[in-house]
Amino acid sequence: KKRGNIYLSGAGPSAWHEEYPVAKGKRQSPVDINTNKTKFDPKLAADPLTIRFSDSCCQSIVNTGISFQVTSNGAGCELSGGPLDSTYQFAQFHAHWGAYLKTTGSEHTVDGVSYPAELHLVHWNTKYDDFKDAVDKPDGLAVIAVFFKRGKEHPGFGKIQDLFSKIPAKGAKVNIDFEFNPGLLMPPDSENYWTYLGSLTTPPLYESVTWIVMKEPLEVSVEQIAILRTLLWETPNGVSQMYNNFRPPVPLRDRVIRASFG
Ligand SMILES: COc1ccc([C@H]2OC(=S)NC2=O)c(OC)c1
Ligand SMILES: [Zn+2]
Repeated sequence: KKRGNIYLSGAGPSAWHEEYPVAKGKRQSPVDINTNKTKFDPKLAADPLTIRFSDSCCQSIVNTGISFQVTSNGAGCELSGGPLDSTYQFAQFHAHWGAYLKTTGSEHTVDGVSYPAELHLVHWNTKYDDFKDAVDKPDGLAVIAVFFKRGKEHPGFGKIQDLFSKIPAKGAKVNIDFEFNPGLLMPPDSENYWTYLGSLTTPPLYESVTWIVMKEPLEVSVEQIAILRTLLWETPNGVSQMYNNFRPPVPLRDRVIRASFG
């Protein structure tokens, strides 16, 4: 059945549990990161997170109907160490963002504070055959979250945004015929992060994600935040600008968020 826009149809995220009971599960995402309750874990620094990206790993960009998605064959792009007991391969990155000049937009919050957008760099555990096999396993995915904050322009991200006009509607896809290293989208300091066990933040909400949330945001210009909304999506009132494609934080339940830094 035509489900339409999962954020704008019916009551939105607060109604997802009706079709996806796991929405009220024990390890859902996103969450608020209360920095008074995070726990420094020296083991995370002892086995440093190793983030490897390459210039040749991004093949195409598609409008998924709820975000843009840069898709990768993962060549030379692997994640290991830190909280991970296995090697994870890069699959795609996308983002979630808010409305014009609003501060909301990110999915995770820090001490109750939102950022205007949040980037997700998605990796799957290579102990499984492929992303589809990994996506619903408890240790199946590792997602690096990078907060965007308004500041100086980020020319690298601008190269990806230049493609938005070519993918105006859901399902539209174009090849990326230039080298783009997703490492450009990591904040200057990617040593300091929080990690916890969580889930996909949209249906099917699988509880399969080891989250790695970078403490330091990435600066992009106010115009670049605005350009995110030039992507289009279907709404109950017809096609319009894509924004507020984020799930608000859900209860942490019986979890502790670990910090890689003291
Ligand atoms: C089937 O594959 C999916 C489905 C949903 C998500 C959502 O969960 C997070 S996290 N961001 C999202 O948009 C996904 O992301 C890795 C992958
Ligand atoms: Zn996401």
